[in-house]
Amino acid sequence: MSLKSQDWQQEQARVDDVTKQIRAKIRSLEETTSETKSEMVDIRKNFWDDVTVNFEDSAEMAETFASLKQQAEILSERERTHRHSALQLRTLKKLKSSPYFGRIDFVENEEEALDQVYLGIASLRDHNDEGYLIYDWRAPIASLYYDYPPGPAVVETPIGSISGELKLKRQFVIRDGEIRSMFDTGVTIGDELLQEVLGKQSDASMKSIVGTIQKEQNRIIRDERSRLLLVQGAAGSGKTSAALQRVAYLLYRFRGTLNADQIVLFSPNPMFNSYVSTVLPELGEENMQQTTFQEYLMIRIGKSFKLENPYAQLEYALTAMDEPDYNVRMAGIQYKASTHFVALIDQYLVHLGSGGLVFRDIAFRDEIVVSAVEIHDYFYAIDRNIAIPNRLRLVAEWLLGQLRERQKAALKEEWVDEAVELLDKETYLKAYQIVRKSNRNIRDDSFDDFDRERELLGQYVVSEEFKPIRSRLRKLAFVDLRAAYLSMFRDPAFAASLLEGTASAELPAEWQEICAWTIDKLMNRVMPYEDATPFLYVVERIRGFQTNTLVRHVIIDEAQDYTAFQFAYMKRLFPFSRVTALGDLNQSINAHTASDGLTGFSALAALYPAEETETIVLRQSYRSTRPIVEFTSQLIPGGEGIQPFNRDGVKPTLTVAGNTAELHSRIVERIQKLNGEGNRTIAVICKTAAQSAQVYEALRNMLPIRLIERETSTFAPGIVVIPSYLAKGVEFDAVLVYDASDHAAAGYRLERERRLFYTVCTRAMHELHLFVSGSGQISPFIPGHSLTLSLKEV
Ligand SMILES: Nc1ncnc2c1ncn2[C@@H]1O[C@H](COP(=O)(O)OP(=O)(O)OP(=O)(O)O)[C@@H](O)[C@H]1O
Repeated sequence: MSLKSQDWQQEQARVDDVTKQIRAKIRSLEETTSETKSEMVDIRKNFWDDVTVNFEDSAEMAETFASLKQQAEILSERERTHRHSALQLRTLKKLKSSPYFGRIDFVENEEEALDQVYLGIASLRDHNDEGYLIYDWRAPIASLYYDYPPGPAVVETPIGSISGELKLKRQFVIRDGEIRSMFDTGVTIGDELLQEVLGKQSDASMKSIVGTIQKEQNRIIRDERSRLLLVQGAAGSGKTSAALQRVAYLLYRFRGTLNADQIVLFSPNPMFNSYVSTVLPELGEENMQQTTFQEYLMIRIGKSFKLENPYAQLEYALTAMDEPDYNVRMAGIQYKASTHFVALIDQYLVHLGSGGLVFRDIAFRDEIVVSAVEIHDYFYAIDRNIAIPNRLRLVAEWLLGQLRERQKAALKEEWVDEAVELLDKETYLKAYQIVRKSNRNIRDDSFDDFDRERELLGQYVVSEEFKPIRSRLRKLAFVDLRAAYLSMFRDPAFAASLLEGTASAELPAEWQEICAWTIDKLMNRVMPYEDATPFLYVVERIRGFQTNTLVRHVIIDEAQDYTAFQFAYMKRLFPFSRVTALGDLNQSINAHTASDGLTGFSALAALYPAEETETIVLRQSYRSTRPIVEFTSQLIPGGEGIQPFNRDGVKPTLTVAGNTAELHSRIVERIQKLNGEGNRTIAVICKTAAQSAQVYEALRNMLPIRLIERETSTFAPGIVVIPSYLAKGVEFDAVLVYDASDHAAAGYRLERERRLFYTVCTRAMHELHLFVSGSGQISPFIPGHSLTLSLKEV
């Protein structure tokens, strides 16, 4: 028997033994869970039998309460145990099929004994509870597997570093308890295994990569020191994957102190959320909070304004070139995204400290109780060293006092009599209870005495009338926040005067028009996307920042699409949080990055001290085949630095069709072929939503096709038509670029569309097909010489 097959047999014997032990654990756990479950059902069923309920007097009531509490505690304890066991069971069942994916043999320096460590998605102790049959991939020792080739190696543990020698590094593919493949690997983690994983058709949800994490990715996953971890990585280099394994790692490393709901992932859209939501449960962890920045903005200002969606803004940037305001708006978008605008607002806020805040009258039944002018004078009479939000709180106290006086006077007014008479029975009873609760010296017979009843009900009626005003005062609604924001734009010379003597950059040339445009929108209660964050910033600076102090880790994926302004805002929003930002400047699609793609990302780095920041660059691209990466890397400057993973495949093709009808039939033919070859996710990527809708209409009778819109919240296998910007972050087995011409509206011509084109083409895992129809010229981004890459297939 060859050494290899002997090894294989020994390993299979070990797998058999481990799976046997896992099965035994599953059996015993199933027994206990079913016991706990029937106990829970029993408790729920007999809940009221085991509780002594008696409300006769206060002592009995207290006893009833105690008895209820005890019963509820028993139930929730059982529920906790049950939840825990169910989680354990889920993990064990996963381990049963594939208990581990790697093995390392390590000898510590100065020691004889060899540690044989098997790595899987979770730890497993042997039946005597003496040693580990499987180590969790996140355990310190597991780092050796990801970081070193066989030879000298150092492992960092919480108690210090341990040096030694890695004698063996072995990889397995185990399915249903059978070793399917096994290799001993050298420098990088198994090219063979990666080949296999990456060669597969995608199944529309992201997979965990724990078995094949690469060294650079491991640095991202295990970073514990940085306040800001910045990851700049090529398309398909595993940024999102690394981010998600990082969450799993942090939950393991800080278990007991860090919960899944203390981690927030900001992703580009709801569909992306659905795409990545399977990874953590696959690893036996709960999902972190997932949201989008738009969702946050919606919660904060969606009720007061018609808030524009970022994709609508982008659609405008891509299609509205002929509109008269186009250039003004684009200049506004760029300026409002920048830290220059943050600086302008900061200057403006200093100014507001000594004058300029606009207040609203406090009125009661159309009569002014305290006028805006009085509030203004009161506010500006307060010591100016006190911050604006604190001064506003003092004003609110004062106003509440004024309101109390007015409320007292109102008791004797005629309208109160009328209101009391008009009370319906239900309200009357409610009033009675409330008055009784808040007025201890009321006797039961108080309501028998007419005058007394009138007085008490009057108190109720008046208090109810004043309630909304009180609540508005507490929310500081006496400050006109929209006016506060717009005042900056009212007089175009005003902003320039604020910047005088500061080092801030000048205002954009179109400032006057930007001012008029902004006022027009906000006065009509429309909140353009570019104004939403600056507006909220002004609001928060005036009313005091509503920070989220619970969140410990903020992860920002597709970070290149955030503005410098948004990053500055988020830093304030999550003051106690570490930030992991992952992005690719070459995929910046937002309008604000039109002139310099660097704004947001580099501004983020400037927000944190250099010594607390770690930057990791990922150059290797895993998603696409070598021919696709060779093509896409020519689309962008500096693309030669992107290293394709050595996976073969067919070269991208370019099809030029004579007219639209021919184009569609060529696309249908191609999709049918791709489908027949087993590709499970196929996307026809259009530039805009409008174009996607047209193409969908044209193709829907010929193919089982789905249209992805910005509200689409699930990512499913099949054939889809999707606008370019929604395809960000996700991937497809095959991509068909609907219009790769230089057509201004539908194709890719302008320099600022280069990155969008790159983003679109890099979504392809196995096949990429470009189409041009009619008289259209090929997009100038497709390098002439790349046609020699047999791109042309006419
Ligand atoms: N170490 C790895 N092992 C196996 N697969 C990997 C690894 N790293 C990345 N991949 C695969 O490569 C593909 C791209 O990964 P991912 O989406 O995380 O990249 P990305 O950098 O976020 O891409 P983009 O910026 O283009 O959206 C995914 O299919 C992922 O599973």
